[in-house]
Amino acid sequence: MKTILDDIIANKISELNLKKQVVPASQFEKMALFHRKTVSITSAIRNGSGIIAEFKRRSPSKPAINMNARVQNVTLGYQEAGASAISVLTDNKFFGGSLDDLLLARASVTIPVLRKDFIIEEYQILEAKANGADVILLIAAALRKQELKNLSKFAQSLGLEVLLEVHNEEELEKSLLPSVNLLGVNNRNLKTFETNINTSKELSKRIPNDFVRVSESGISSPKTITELKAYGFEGFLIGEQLMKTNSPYDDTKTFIDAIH
Ligand SMILES: O=C(O)c1ccccc1NCC(=O)[C@H](O)[C@H](O)COP(=O)(O)O
Repeated sequence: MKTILDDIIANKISELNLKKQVVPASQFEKMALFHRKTVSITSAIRNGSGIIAEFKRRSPSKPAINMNARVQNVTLGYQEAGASAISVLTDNKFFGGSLDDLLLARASVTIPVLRKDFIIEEYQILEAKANGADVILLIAAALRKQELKNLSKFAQSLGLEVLLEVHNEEELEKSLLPSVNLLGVNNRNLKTFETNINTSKELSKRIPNDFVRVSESGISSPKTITELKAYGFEGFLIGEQLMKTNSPYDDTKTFIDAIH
């Protein structure tokens, strides 16, 4: 059965084919941000709240979360409220994001910024660096082991850290690579869109201690974070819960202040 991920990747392949004709990869090295020294998300998570607060207008599972939000206000609010890092969705068709969102987030905050997209080629990693990212996401369900190896090594060679996302044991098996910094467990089943925090709890036993453990999706209360910490999770990627409000600073601060 075809999943939403299959549709997203098929669209990404055609987008990239067009894009590469307009902006050749050689252009990225000429951009000022390409030469910026990146900030470590691993250190930021370990020395802070662990919250990776996501800028997300809409998604395949929620067609409208916050369509009028301004990247600058939201990301600065997240930083001031105590987030360790920011995640910015740059996919346009399925999430309403863009590279401009990434650039605006970069200009608004000093904490690490994750480019959240569906990366299948080195071109997108160069593009992420040139637009201010400190860390990229790779998705095990979308890539073969050799691709995960090559892309993660390439990202690290540019000074970027790598968050590799898995959803089950089989995906985790192929993801335990030395060129990966953070292992993310996505609690969202991309076939049904259901989220279940037990996915993180169950997979945690199989994640070696060398990786920073990140739990992603469906986190809606500080209590869940306390539970996940008992399973060794240090990073918590939260989108909808923080985006659905009109006051990202106040609500994120209340949320972060309530984590013990
Ligand atoms: O969010 C979706 O509907 C979605 C669908 C298909 C692929 C990826 C999707 N989400 C990307 C994410 O990883 C989440 O935005 C992120 O983990 C935050 O999740 P949440 O806190 O549940 O908004």
